[in-house]
Amino acid sequence: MNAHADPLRFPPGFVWGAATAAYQVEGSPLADGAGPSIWHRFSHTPGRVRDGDTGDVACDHYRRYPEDIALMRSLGLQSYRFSIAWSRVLPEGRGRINQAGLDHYARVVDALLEAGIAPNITLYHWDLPAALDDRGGWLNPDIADWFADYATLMFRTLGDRVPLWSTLNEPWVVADGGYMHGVLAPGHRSAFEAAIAAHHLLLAHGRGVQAFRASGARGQIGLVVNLEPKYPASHSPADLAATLRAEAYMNRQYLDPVLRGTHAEELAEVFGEAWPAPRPAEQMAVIREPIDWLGVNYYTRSVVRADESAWPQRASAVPQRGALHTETAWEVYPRGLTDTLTWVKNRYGNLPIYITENGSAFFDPPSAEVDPLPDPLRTQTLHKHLAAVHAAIGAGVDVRGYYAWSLLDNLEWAHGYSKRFGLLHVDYATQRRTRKASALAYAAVIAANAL
Ligand SMILES: N#[N+]C[C@@H]1[C@@H](O)[C@H](O)[C@@H](O)[C@@H]2O[C@H]12
Repeated sequence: MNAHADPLRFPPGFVWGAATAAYQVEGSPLADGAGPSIWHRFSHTPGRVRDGDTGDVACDHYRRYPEDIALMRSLGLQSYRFSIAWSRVLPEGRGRINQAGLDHYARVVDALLEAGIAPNITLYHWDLPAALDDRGGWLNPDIADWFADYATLMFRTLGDRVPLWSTLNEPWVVADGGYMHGVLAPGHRSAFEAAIAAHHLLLAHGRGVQAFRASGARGQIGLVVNLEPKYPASHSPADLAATLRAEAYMNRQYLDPVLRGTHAEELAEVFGEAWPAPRPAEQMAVIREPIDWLGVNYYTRSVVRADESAWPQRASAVPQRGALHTETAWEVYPRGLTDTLTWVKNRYGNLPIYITENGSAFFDPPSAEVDPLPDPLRTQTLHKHLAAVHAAIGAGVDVRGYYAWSLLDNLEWAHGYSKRFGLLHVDYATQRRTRKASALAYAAVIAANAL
């Protein structure tokens, strides 16, 4: 538990939750009039997802959400972060509304509220309607309008009773994985497309915030970004410059436009000829539409060295041998969470922050023979990162809450079901949920609001 003599107490009203995403947990991707998403297409394309895994069943959360909400309640969760599958409510992404899809998410929200659990809705968690991809997807400048229309529909449907909303989840991963390196849907590999997609993601975010303000919806809206602190491998000029490029590419590429109205100057060097001329001032103003809170997803850090062969930022991570690593080969480095949170405060001001994802994948067996299922490394890693959050709060960072990734073992994108992040074990053969020891450890922290 906590090696400290006195408990590490969190502020009154600190929000404790867990997070998932539609395509990773729901299953039933085409049920009740839903249209296909790019991840339905991608996972059904041979070779794209490990072991040929798809989201066709996943955790069957589309149907089992009442059971899962009961489990959330048993753990004392106060909030649940989940995403809307855009193509459930707009099967073609625009135009025709699928009322059955809207009704599904209204039932989920109402069941959460009935259980005393605050919904935290992510509008876009990577599963773009396939019909919009057919029109160019994030490469089509019209997508900002399509997203704003979708957002407006959701705000009109649920805006009276959902307290927390975010526009996008990890836009950096969408552009880097989906358009720069092609390892995530839609699987493109082009620096030119990645730069275009990045700008349109930012525009869509800004238009989504404007739609929220115009809708009169209650609650607060934010943006969720993945942040990975970059530490230079040495103080050589080459490593220091590489570290700045890596930090600009991952950590400042989205936060600088949204929170400062500017682009990190290193991006022109990273993208080279693919980096467009300065964007129109009116578009930068849309992107900078003020947000109410920032979601930070934190998993690891990287120690950076110059590497001319590493495309596009010409920087690569130096393996930290001897350190504990997760099944996703991420170094467990809790100090990086404290450093990241204080970096955000110092660079952008003390905007309210929620840790919208933090967790770790360690080996768990396919079926759980005991309840709770022992998972000492995940439990230890959870405690250390909560202590890191506490340290950031002690340093004056306005952290409002923490969402464990993830509530359930789930489809880890191109990794398939091979990586287990859940507080709750899922036996995919039976769909049986089993609490892991980390779930009970988390429940104890929530009950005490202390570590
Ligand atoms: N990998 N990994 C775990 C986790 C992923 O499952 C989430 O969908 C993303 O938001 C983010 O990448 C983090």
